[in-house]
Amino acid sequence: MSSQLRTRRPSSSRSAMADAFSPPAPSPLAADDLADARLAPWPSSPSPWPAPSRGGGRGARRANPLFTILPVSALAIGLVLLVAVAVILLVTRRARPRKKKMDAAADDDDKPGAATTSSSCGSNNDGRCGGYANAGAAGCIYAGRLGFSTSAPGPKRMSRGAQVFTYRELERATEGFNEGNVVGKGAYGAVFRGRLADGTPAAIKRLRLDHRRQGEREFRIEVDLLSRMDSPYLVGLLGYCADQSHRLLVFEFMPNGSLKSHLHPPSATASPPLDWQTRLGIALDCARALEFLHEHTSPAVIHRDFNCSNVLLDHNLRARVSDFGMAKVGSNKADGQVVTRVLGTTGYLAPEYASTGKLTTKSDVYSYGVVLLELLTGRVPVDTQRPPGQHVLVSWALPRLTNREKLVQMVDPALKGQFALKDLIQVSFLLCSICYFQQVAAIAAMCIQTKAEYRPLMTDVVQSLIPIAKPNPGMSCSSTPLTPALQHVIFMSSQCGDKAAA
Ligand SMILES: Nc1ncnc2c1ncn2[C@@H]1O[C@H](COP(=O)(O)OP(=O)(O)OP(=O)(O)O)[C@@H](O)[C@H]1O
Repeated sequence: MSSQLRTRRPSSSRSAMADAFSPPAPSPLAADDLADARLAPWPSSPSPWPAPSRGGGRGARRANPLFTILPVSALAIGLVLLVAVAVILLVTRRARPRKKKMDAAADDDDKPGAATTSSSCGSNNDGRCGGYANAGAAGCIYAGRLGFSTSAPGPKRMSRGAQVFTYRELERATEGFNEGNVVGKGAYGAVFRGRLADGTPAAIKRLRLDHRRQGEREFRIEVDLLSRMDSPYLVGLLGYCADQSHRLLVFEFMPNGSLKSHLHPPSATASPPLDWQTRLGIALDCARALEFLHEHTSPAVIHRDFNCSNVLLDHNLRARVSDFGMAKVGSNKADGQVVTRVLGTTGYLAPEYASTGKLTTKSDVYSYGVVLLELLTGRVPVDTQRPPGQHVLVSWALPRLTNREKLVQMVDPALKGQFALKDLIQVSFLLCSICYFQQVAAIAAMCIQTKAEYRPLMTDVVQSLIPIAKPNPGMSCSSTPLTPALQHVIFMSSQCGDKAAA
């Protein structure tokens, strides 16, 4: 796909670039200046060197030996320096092709589906990997504003590049922003399904003009960040339009919509509930997205609005994180914090951020814990329709997460119906699933700790989820509902947690 995309620059910027790279024109010298230069005698300073004796006659004085030693030693030093420079050049030239090869290998590892367990990009071992995009290649109009390092750890991938679109082009792509093509609505405008001129499906987000000030800010941040970051766990920015007063963002189209629409569908007629294995895959993808932002970028990026409506699902129900309009570039130190306005979504805000505005990567870890709870329980973060004591998911869940019996009652009712007890393999599958519930619950409990310093790093979360999320080919899951059997096995598996803990 990357090869299909072009980076277009406005012609004015192209000419500005040309100006920047062309050598400065020599300032014209006046004819008088030239004449003066010719006529002016070279300043005659008293020379330290004796005047050469013509003919070397008898009358010539004997040459001082110092005058021979000095030039010879200067010549020798010069030669040594020259040899040293040549050696350095030779070594760096030899080293370069090796580095290129390594980069190429990393690119191969990046290809989705590549059968590799290379951990050249940190904890990523499923073939999806990322790095910073080349800001220049990305064609970002705001390049340089955030002071990003483009040499972040991890392999570099060729940027897909953010294309610049005209309003007309996007109008055509969405059939005139036809209401029938609206796939969702956010705080700052609607998102349309569209098809670009080259046939690429896209999600086109049109910012509403009545939200110009905040919208413009978010637009700039999103273009700035997404043009530079390239990770398979983030929704890719295909381009943008800043045509007169229009502000539009063009994203990769995610055909399965948001995680929110699956976990909390507006109506019962929506798609079938996500199964446990898919939920684990989504949890791992999201953990990797945040790990990428926090630990593979420099300085670290804090998403600041991680929630289940900003997790989008592709055709395989693999997750990618979107919506970077509120993101903050923070410190990459573990205790690095930014004091900022409190923005975000109710129910997902870390307590220290909500009360003091102190934002760290650990604020995202808290929000991640809330999403994990939603995957586990199927509940929304705040639900005033529930009985007293159950309104806020975190306060209701926290004491239950480490209690095996209560945990069983917490599991999303939509999940219980998915397990069947047909044969022994299924029993062991069930037992494993219950172990996994407990392990995921333990991770969630760590992430939603009130004290930020007790929350884990996203790298730790990724490492804990990898063995759980790995699908086991020997186990299968039937769609026959058998809730009493599940309850029975849950009871039988009371020792499972102890084994897992050991
Ligand atoms: N890249 C995409 N592919 C497919 N659908 C998308 C894409 N981006 C957004 N959507 C859909 O549009 C909806 C609105 O997205 P948007 O990012 O504007 O708002 P939000 O994240 O839901 O809310 P807010 O912006 O208020 O936080 C999403 O919930 C999703 O269903």
